[in-house]
Amino acid sequence: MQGLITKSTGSWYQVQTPDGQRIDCRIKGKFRMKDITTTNPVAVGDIVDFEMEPDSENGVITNLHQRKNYIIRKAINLSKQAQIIAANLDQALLVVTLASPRTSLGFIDRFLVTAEAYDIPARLIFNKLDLFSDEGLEILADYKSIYENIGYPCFEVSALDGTNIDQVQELLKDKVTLFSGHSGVGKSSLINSLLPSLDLRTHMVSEWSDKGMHTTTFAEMFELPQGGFIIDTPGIRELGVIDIEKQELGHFFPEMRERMNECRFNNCRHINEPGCAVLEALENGEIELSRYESYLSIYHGNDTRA
Ligand SMILES: Nc1nc2c(ncn2[C@@H]2O[C@H](COP(=O)(O)OP(=O)(O)OP(=O)(O)O)[C@@H](O)[C@H]2O)c(=O)[nH]1
Ligand SMILES: [Zn+2]
Repeated sequence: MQGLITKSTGSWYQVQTPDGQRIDCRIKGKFRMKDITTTNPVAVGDIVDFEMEPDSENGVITNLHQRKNYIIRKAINLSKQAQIIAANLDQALLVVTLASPRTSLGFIDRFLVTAEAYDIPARLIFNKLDLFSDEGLEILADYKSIYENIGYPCFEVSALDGTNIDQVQELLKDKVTLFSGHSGVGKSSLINSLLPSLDLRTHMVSEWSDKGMHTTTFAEMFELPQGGFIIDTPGIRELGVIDIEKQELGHFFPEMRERMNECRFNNCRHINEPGCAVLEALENGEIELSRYESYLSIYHGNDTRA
């Protein structure tokens, strides 16, 4: 039988079948990936084959289907060990705000670079619309145009009064979506408004403390009433920047990617080279200065900017 992993504790996995049954499964054998060693062989979002154990309500995972993408977290101090957090994501949403606390453009750009590197389409949700002054609305319009012009859809919502929540519901329908965001942007409020029947925090804590293993939860997917799943994993709220070769960084900025073939040198770093198409576009105003600054900041390894 085939199913989708909807919950992972590291030793047990909840597998959901196409007809909605949920079966606790363990793993038999080893599933190896080519490039990295992982501490967990499968993760939420994985499609697996499983068999029922004899005389049991539990199953055994026997095969892992090819992933279209996955996100990992590196184990600290163990350079090659990594934990797979989630697989087969259709999209990654970053919840941001321009009011208490304002999300910086640098933070947004790091998230977008990471999503590009993971090959996950990214979208931006500007929350707390109800708090914006006229000046705030102007800044919002500027931000939206920066990101929409380079292909990232933007939404403006209020989790508090429900403005445009229907647009987000439409966006999530039948998709597996990762939610990220700085603490305080209203991510939990937004998710709770999308899952009206469930209080996320209460749900997670009570469900896991029953089994006495809430500290070992890796990740969980929540099914949406209209179809689709959301992943909200405590440790990956910001989808931190992964290791990217400097030479590759420009590929993860869509507006640079589409121009870099026109640079005079094919190993152009787009910093001070003559005949650089990226610098030319920057001077013409076709590339936003804030985006280019983020490129330089990541290029030079200034990881401090939040
Ligand atoms: N005015 C306004 N306040 C909001 C909105 N959404 C969330 N808030 C408030 O912002 C604060 C943070 O909301 P949370 O949903 O806890 O934010 P979070 O991003 O999940 O933050 P952590 O729980 O720290 O990760 C709370 O006081 C919410 O009531 C909104 O649309 N408008
Ligand atoms: Zn260049």
